[in-house]
Formats: sequence, C-alpha cells, structure tokens
Amino acid sequence: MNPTMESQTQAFNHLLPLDFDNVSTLPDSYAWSTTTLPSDDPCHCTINDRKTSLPVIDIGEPGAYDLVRHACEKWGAFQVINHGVPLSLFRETEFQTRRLFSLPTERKLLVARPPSGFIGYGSARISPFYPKLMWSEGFGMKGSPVELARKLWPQDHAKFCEVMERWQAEMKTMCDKIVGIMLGSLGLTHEDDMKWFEPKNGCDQTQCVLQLNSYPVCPDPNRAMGLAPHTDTSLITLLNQCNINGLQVYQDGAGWVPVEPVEGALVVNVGDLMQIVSNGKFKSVLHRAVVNNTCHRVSTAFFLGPPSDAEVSPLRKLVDSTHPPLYQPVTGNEYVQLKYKVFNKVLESIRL
Ligand SMILES: C=C1C[C@]23C[C@H]1CC[C@H]2[C@@]12CCC[C@@](C)(C(=O)O1)[C@H]2[C@@H]3C(=O)O
Ligand SMILES: O=C(O)CCC(=O)C(=O)O
Ligand SMILES: [Fe+2]
Repeated sequence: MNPTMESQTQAFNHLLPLDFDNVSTLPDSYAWSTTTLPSDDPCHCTINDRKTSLPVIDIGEPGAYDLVRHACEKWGAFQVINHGVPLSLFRETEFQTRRLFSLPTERKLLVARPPSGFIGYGSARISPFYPKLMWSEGFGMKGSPVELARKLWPQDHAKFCEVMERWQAEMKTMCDKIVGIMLGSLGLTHEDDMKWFEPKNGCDQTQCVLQLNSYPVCPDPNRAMGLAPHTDTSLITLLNQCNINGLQVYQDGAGWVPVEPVEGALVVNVGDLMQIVSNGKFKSVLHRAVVNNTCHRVSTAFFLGPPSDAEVSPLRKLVDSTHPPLYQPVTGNEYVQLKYKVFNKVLESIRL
C-alpha cells in the first residue's frame, strides 16, 4: 500500500466501524497494548467495595442535594434511581437500539456520520486521537431521527422514531432537574443564577445529542477497547448502560472503577462545560467502556448542551476575590470545535 492510500484507509477506519460479525480474531489495528493504554490494562478493575463504588442516589430523598454535591466533587459522576422515568421506556429504548445495530452493515452505511459531524452512524469522534481502533459503533441524533431512520427502514421507521423522541424528551426533563439539584447544591438559586439555562424567545434552544452505542461480542476482550478514555463535551450526560457491565470511571488514587449496572438507573456524568460553569468545583469525569466475549452490550448517552447562543463561563456567584474565574468564556460550539482539535488538552487551553 502506498503511503497516501494507507493514510486514507486509516482515516476511513477511524470513521467507519468494522463489520464486527465477520471477524473471529482481533485484528492488530484493534489490539491495544499496554503502551497504547493510558493505564495498565483494559480489563484491570479495582475491587469494588463500598468505599470505591460510584454513589447511587435516590433523587427523591431530602438528603439528595448534599449527596449530589459530594459525588460531583469526588467522582464527577453518580447513578440516580427513583427518577420517575418508566422502566418500560428503558426497555423499549434498548430494544430499538439493538434493532438498529443488528441491521446489515451496508444498510447502516447509508446513514454514515460525516467526518466532523455528530449525526448518523460511525465510530466515536475521539477515535483519531488514539493509535488503535475501538471495538464499538455508534449512532447519533439530535431531535427527530426520522430522516435517517427512513433510510434505515424505508417501510418501518415510525416506532424507532417514536421511542427515541420519547426517550430524548424524558432525558431532557431529567437533565433540567439534575442540573437544578447540582447548582442548587452549590447554593445557587433558580431565579438569579440559572437564567442562561432557560429557553430563550419562548423556545428551548439547548443543543442536545442522543448517542446510541454498540459493543459487539469481542473475540479478545482483554486486548480490545470499547470506548477509549474521555471526558464528555457536555454540561451533563445521562447514560443508560442497559444493565450490562462495561462502563468504568477513573478516580485518582483508586484507578479505573467499574460502574455496577443497576436496573433502571441513569449514570450522570459531569461534562467539561459543567466543570467550567462550576468554576472547577465539579470535575468532568474521565471514563471508558470495556468489552466482553459473551454478550453484545448497548448503551445510550444523552448529552445536555447549552443553548447555542449562550456563553458558558464560571457562574458569577461562584467567583470572588479568593475564587477568581478559572476559565475563559466560550460558546458550546466553540468548545466542541476546540475539543476535537486538541482533545484532552482543551480545558487547559482555555484556563485563565
Ligand atoms: C455532543 C456530543 C458529545 C460527543 C460529541 C457530540 C455527539 C457525540 C458524542 C460522542 C459519543 C461517544 C463518545 C464521545 C467522546 C464521542 O466521540 O462522540 C462523545 C462526544 C463528546 O462528549 O465529546
Ligand atoms: O457505553 C458506555 O457505558 C459509555 C458511553 C460513553 O461514555 C459515551 O457515549 O460518551
Ligand atoms: Fe462518555
């Protein structure tokens, strides 16, 4: 292969997932050696005792505010239960997610994600920042997925669209509630401090993306990586890991800690933009997904973004002479662009 062809093939591989069903041994381009891994090895897990497991918080409880604040400071993540999203909708969303990824590859390629876009089918956007490829595929949507779904199922896309729209509506409501608790736990009040969050001109312009993830059964899970370490480019992310192991969060001192699946729970990740808004009080969580050789794992991640015209900067009430602002103001769009230029250096690059 000549060098140009090789780099084109590589660019292509970073965009489009493998046809996983037809692979019985792990190709070299998917084999993460210890040197390509930021930590020791992909399946090394810390023993999960009470002290080192991600907090599970009942957000209906009066003590929830303190627990949320503590979790966001210590972990940058937590699980929520008792949130009111019906279990039947969790199941329907998982069912439709599996239905999408089980389509033949040539069908999924009809809706391939453009290289610098978010919407459609492909590998994760972080892929080019790592030397090895990931054992996963994804599908992103923003609001109604009908245009893409019509290509995937010319006759039969109504149910998929209906379920995904209902899920996004529930996730948006839940995000607003959880952000309210998070900022409330820092002493901020809705009236004066969360205005920028509100729908402007009567319509809600927050930029939200729902990403469906698929991690097919892997012939050599100890050497493969489902989704490489990253922080989310959101205010917060609500993740449904569909009751299957695979998500791990990184905690200083503890290393990679598996997030135990809890049926009907949502994992909340603090994203980079929340780290900015909270002036560094809350840390965006480094996390990754590992794979296994027995079951096909799927997950759904709902990313809450700010309204497109809003400047994201440390909230005024959190800034004073002893706590100067730590980050420059950015819009959500500027931030995403910057992130996919400098990746894990992005927060540093806007630090004051
Ligand atoms: C709103 C977002 C958040 C994105 C980009 C865009 C839509 C797709 C999201 C993901 C989904 C998979 C992991 C991730 C790291 C990726 O590669 O694509 C995410 C990324 C981010 O959090 O940066
Ligand atoms: O599949 C998972 O558990 C993690 C997914 C994730 O981190 C993401 O989509 O950003
Ligand atoms: Fe993530």
